[in-house]
Amino acid sequence: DIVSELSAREISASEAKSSYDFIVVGGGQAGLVIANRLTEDPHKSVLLVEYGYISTDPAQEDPSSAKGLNNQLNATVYAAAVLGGGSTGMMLDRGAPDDYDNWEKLGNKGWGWSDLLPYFKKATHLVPPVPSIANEFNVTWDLSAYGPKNTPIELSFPTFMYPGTKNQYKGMIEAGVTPQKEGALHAYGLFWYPGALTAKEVKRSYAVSGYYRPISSRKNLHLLTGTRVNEILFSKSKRATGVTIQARGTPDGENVQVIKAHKEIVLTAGFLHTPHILQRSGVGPAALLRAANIPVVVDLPGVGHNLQDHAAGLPAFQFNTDVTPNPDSLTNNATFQAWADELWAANRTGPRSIGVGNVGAWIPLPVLTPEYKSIVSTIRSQDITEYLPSSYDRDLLAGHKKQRELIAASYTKTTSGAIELPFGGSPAFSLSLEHPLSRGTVMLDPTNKYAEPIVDYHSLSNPVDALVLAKSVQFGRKWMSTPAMRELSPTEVAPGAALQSDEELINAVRGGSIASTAHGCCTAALSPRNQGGVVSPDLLVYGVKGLSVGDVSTIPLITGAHTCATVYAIAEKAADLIKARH
Ligand SMILES: Cc1cc2nc3c(=O)[nH]c(=O)nc-3n(C[C@H](O)[C@H](O)[C@H](O)COP(=O)(O)OP(=O)(O)OC[C@H]3O[C@@H](n4cnc5c(N)ncnc54)[C@H](O)[C@@H]3O)c2cc1C
Repeated sequence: DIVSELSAREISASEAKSSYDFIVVGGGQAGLVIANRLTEDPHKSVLLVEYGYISTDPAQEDPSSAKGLNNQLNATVYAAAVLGGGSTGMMLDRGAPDDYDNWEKLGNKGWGWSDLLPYFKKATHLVPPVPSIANEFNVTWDLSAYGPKNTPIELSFPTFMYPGTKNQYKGMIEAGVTPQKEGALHAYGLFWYPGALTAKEVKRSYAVSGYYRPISSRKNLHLLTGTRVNEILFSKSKRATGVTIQARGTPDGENVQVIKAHKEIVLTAGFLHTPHILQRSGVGPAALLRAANIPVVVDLPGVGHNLQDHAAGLPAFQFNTDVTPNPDSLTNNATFQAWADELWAANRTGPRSIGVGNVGAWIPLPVLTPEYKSIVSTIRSQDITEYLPSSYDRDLLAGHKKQRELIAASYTKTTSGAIELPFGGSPAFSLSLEHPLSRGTVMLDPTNKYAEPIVDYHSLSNPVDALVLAKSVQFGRKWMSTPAMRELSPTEVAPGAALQSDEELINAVRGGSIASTAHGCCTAALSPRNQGGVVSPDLLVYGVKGLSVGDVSTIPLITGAHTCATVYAIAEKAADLIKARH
């Protein structure tokens, strides 16, 4: 049933019309939101082109499921390629108001917290936790932060939590982190957050279930899957007139089909492929395009620059007097495992209803380390050209200077999390750098424009990023030595208690961190053009007409949050902007 519902408007390339009002490039998270909203008007036709396919694998819906890094060259690059894209992520937290206000301060009018809050509410509603969980764990939330029950994405809490979580929560307060009543309006300090799962069926609530399935029979929508958009075509006056497409897996550049758009082409191909398609189409850094023999339509240096992600350190502890049950009991305690399976099979409750966790600390720099003032003054006195990719031009440098000042200011506040430390009863935790200064690149391969783009995260290339992560390891130790945590008798496994000095810890985080937590973004950023921006506050690409971007690549400064919730808000706003101009 789901297959026929989701493919109701799926067509083959030969069935595609020669033109549509709108072409949405990429049927990932943002693409589905925008296709939904644009087809609300039955008189407007929309073609949605997605490289991946429709997936009805049940696992999709279940909760289970370089240099700065000491020359590690093989960073994993996460990219979704399926209808719904990366919206299968389950941790749906928002950034702090300060994060979005920084976007506006970069020169993006209409993109501050108060502008985006209505869009967060338009996308999501919350089902509070069951009373037994709420009371036992003292879970707090604020329904006023969310929309009404009929909004597309449902958020909920699991029906089981591990008791060790209580020690961790208490220990975090003892380590100096301030608890918030909720984290949807105040995403800093210590707070509970829901997952993108339906409360009753405990199935993923994501772009396919929330935005696509309900509208998949609309007559003004066509969906093409297994199809790659190669290029955007431009008229002499630089109006985007159409796209070239080809079936996935066919020889590059052969059997290409052209489809026209009357009103607008919207790029939602994600942080890797939105800039890649722009570059392939002649919109990007001129030097790169010339090296690839691509005629320059617009020299727009920002395309593919400004890459940001949350690099993360992964320290390891063990609890010598752990409370039972704990997350390991699911693998080493047959009785507990059988009980968990029984509950799950009976009514989808119990430990298997846990997604990716529901509580964590977003530790502001002044709480993380007493040395925060000297870190901030180091940031302000750095020669940024030393740490940025050599391809940064004057405009990109000007933009980065502004970004750096905003990050420095946020590092002095207790209303902005510098490090994310989520927990859920297990001694394993990660330390994500929420506001990196290092910047990477996503660039087309000049020897083959159809090959996957070349990604360089430049992770931790700015030494301040490595220092903040090193300080977070020290904070992790402080947390582990609080009275509440000592009850679990933790001992450090990695990086190892013998490493104490900043230098030793910096070296340890450079060797032991990952470059990406699948939050790649910012490669077609909202920012003034003379600051390296790619799109204006109305999301239109500079220098051309009829072409916009509505996905994660528009983020100018990564927020202190996983990216999904923010992408819903961006895409909802994008749809409103597009509707308003047509
Ligand atoms: C494995 C993974 C886990 C994640 N977990 C979480 C989480 O728990 N919480 C959270 O908040 N965030 C999470 N994220 C991040 C978050 O999901 C993404 O930031 C977000 O979904 C990006 O949305 P998007 O619409 O910009 O891009 P995507 O959702 O990636 O969509 C882009 C789509 O464009 C398609 N495409 C690309 N090129 C072309 C082309 N040339 N022609 C046609 N189609 C094309 C792709 O196939 C893809 O489907 C996760 C991401 C991944 C990959």
